[in-house]
Amino acid sequence: MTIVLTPYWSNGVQKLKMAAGPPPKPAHGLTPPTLDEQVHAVRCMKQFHSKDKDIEKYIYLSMLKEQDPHMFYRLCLQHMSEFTPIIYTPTVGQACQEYSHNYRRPEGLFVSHKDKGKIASVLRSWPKFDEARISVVTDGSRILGLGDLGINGMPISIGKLSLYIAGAGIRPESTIPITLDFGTNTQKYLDDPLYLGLRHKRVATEEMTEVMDEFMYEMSVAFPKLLVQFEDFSTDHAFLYLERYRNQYPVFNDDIQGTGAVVLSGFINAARLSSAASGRPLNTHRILFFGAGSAGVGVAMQLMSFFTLEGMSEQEARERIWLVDSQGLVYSARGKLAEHKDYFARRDYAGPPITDLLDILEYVKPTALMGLSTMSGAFTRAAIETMAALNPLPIIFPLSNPVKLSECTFEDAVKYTNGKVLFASGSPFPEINYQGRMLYPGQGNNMYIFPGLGLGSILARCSSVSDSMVEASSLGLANSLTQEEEEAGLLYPQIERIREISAGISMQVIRAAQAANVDRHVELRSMSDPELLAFVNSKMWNP
Ligand SMILES: NC(=O)C1=CN([C@@H]2O[C@H](COP(=O)(O)OP(=O)(O)OC[C@H]3O[C@@H](n4cnc5c(N)ncnc54)[C@H](O)[C@@H]3O)[C@@H](O)[C@H]2O)C=CC1
Ligand SMILES: CC(=O)C(=O)O
Ligand SMILES: [Mg+2]
Repeated sequence: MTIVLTPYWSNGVQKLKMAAGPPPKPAHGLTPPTLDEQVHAVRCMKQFHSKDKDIEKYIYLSMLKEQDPHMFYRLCLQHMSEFTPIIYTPTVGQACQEYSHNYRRPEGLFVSHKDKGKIASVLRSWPKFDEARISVVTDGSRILGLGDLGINGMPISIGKLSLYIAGAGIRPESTIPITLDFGTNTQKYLDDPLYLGLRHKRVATEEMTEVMDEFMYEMSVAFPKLLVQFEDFSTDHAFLYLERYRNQYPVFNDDIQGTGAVVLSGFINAARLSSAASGRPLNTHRILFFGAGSAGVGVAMQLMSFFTLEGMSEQEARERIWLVDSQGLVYSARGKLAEHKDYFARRDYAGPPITDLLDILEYVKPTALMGLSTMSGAFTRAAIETMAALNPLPIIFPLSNPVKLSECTFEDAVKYTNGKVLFASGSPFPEINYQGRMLYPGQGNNMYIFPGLGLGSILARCSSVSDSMVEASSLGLANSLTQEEEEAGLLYPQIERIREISAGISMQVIRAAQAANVDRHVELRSMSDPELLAFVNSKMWNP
């Protein structure tokens, strides 16, 4: 039997109320006599820095979030670039892998296939269900690039929701992290006596889909104002469930759509710089995707709008894109392909398989190389040098997470292109002083998109999330760079400005929802842009 764990604060509604307003003052005598908020923030940072290992920092911050959410989110906003690698990628990956060992208390909702027929009652266990607005739902089957982690995927849902709260001011009590347990195919976990999930292989897709149908329906009944973000489902199920539910419920897939939007945004800024250096028009870019899973194909689909916005037809846009999977270049004469790859399969090549990346680079001559393969180091020195030989300012985006799976490091990209590279990675890399010039890596991670996309969708009370809303989030991000950031050669804005960026993205998303007629908060339609922006800002929760 699956037990639904009671969230740690369920019998302490006090804590939920605290999140909605200023924290109540403890009675006299219950705190030390000179406890001062400002000084306490310094104390918390000192405790944070005293931890040697990143996983210990993660555990410390989890504890701080539980005990003093206002302080946690305040520090999060003040130290965004220092905290995100801990509460998010890469450290959250380790937190997932070690979840069953480091587990201390329930922080989310667990639903398993064994709950079939009674999912409604499981959802009713959530203590504040009239408050629920956003849920990040994972089945743990492809956590970052780390594979099938089963129920250990819970920290990814928690981490994404912490970024919603910090980055877009979603109220903490409106968030529900959910992990669906369909088993795991990872033997190591099945053999681990401490593993917290169901101890069997994953159930078949047919059974999973029956449970998913019930789950999605009961979610919409229990939480009528809820937006669902699917996270880290294996590629087959990621596409299957996005298509199955996207016209029925407000739902989006972060790995397909959020990643697509963030990479389109960085690519727009990179392509301008690259074209300025080469003199080649924007509509001649050639993009090679190394990795053709949910993320690779999701980004490829979204990048088509770069070309259609340049006035090209869908067919012409598709021809600017090449996919590579574990069997090499994806082309239709290769044989039967998975449905999600088929659309981009090349029809203009019918020779023998081309499997070596260097051969593929020579054949395609890309201006941009995107890595979404989970293949650590796949962009070798020779591959990077080839990109530099083909382009005066190549675009190289190794986007796989966490850091250890990145297709190349920022340092290698800089070194092997003599500092002439437009770079963004999925996980953060440090900046580099190259021959006296500071070079800054971009972080092409959906964390720039989902907070604003989610807030806009919630405020518009959208009935579904349209492609145009996702595209609006991307264009909103691309246009958010300050002059100073542009002059520094950044492709993405500084993460410290996430609140301001999310507000701007939210506004664009609401406008797109209105144009697509999926908004149910129709009073927002009559607002001017400055009024709408002020409305969005007024809705953000502040620690
Ligand atoms: N930067 C970001 O915001 C995001 C990054 N990602 C990352 O993207 C990666 C991939 O995610 P999914 O597409 O869901 O995974 P996936 O496992 O479905 O896809 C991986 C793809 O890489 C290909 N591949 C594997 N080995 C290869 C090899 N040796 N040569 C060429 N291709 C190879 C596979 O054939 C497959 O097409 C993960 O590391 C994930 O963390 C995912 C979402 C967002
Ligand atoms: C960032 C993210 O969503 C992933 O790597 O799966
Ligand atoms: Mg993901």
